[in-house]
Amino acid sequence: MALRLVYGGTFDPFHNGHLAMARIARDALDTGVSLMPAADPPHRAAPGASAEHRAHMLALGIAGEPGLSVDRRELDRDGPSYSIDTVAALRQVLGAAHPLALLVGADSFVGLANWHEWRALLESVHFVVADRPGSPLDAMLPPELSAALHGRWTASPEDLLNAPAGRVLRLNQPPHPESASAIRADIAAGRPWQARVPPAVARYILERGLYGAAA
Ligand SMILES: Nc1ncnc2c1ncn2[C@@H]1O[C@H](COP(=O)(O)OP(=O)(O)OP(=O)(O)O)[C@@H](O)[C@H]1O
Ligand SMILES: O=C(O)c1ccc[n+]([C@@H]2O[C@H](COP(=O)([O-])O)[C@@H](O)[C@H]2O)c1
Repeated sequence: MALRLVYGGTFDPFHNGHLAMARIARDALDTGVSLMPAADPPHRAAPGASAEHRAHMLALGIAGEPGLSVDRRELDRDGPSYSIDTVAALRQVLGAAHPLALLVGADSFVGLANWHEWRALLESVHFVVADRPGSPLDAMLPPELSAALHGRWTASPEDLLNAPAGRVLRLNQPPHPESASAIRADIAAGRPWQARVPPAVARYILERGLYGAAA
């Protein structure tokens, strides 16, 4: 059974760091990646662009990329986009035995102990954790999370296929400095930003005047 890999995010906007990470995960794990925009992120301020704008930018940003697709599951559901609910919905379709993983950046993962029902989540899904500049995993894992991860770490993609859930794989990747909040701030302040997003995303932001962009 192939690994099902889901990459959730606010994607406000979708940037080159997101794209690079999805490509690296696809190639390292030899599987497709479903990118899933969060409708109502449970843990942060309301996004700067609507869910439909964010989903549209995501679709433009991955157009023509082999193995990458958009999953609208969280947009089509009311209420907060808790990952535990998303995984439960995916399990309804895939079944309990199918290997299923969430792709996250290191900065998200170090905060996992604040996620809704996080201990149940660790049992329900694998995690693939990508390096991110400024978030050294070894230094930033809180003790409670570190203890819960004992015995789960693996460097072998094979291990993600040999169980439906419960393992954590570290995805080494070159540093990608892009951050959506920095891009939003630069757009609003009139500083350069376009080189940090795929060209079709830059055009969309300019056409729609998102984040205060002047056409
Ligand atoms: N440059 C990057 N390198 C590694 N992981 C990243 C990078 N950018 C985003 N991610 C990861 O992708 C997921 C979705 O990120 P998100 O949409 O919140 O973008 P962001 O750049 O982190 O946004 P913001 O700056 O607003 O927090 C998260 O798991 C995050 O850790
Ligand atoms: O379920 C939760 O409590 C939860 C808390 C924080 C983040 N998440 C998910 O983690 C993914 C990355 O979030 P973000 O804010 O970095 O874009 C996205 O799919 C969120 O829905 C989920």
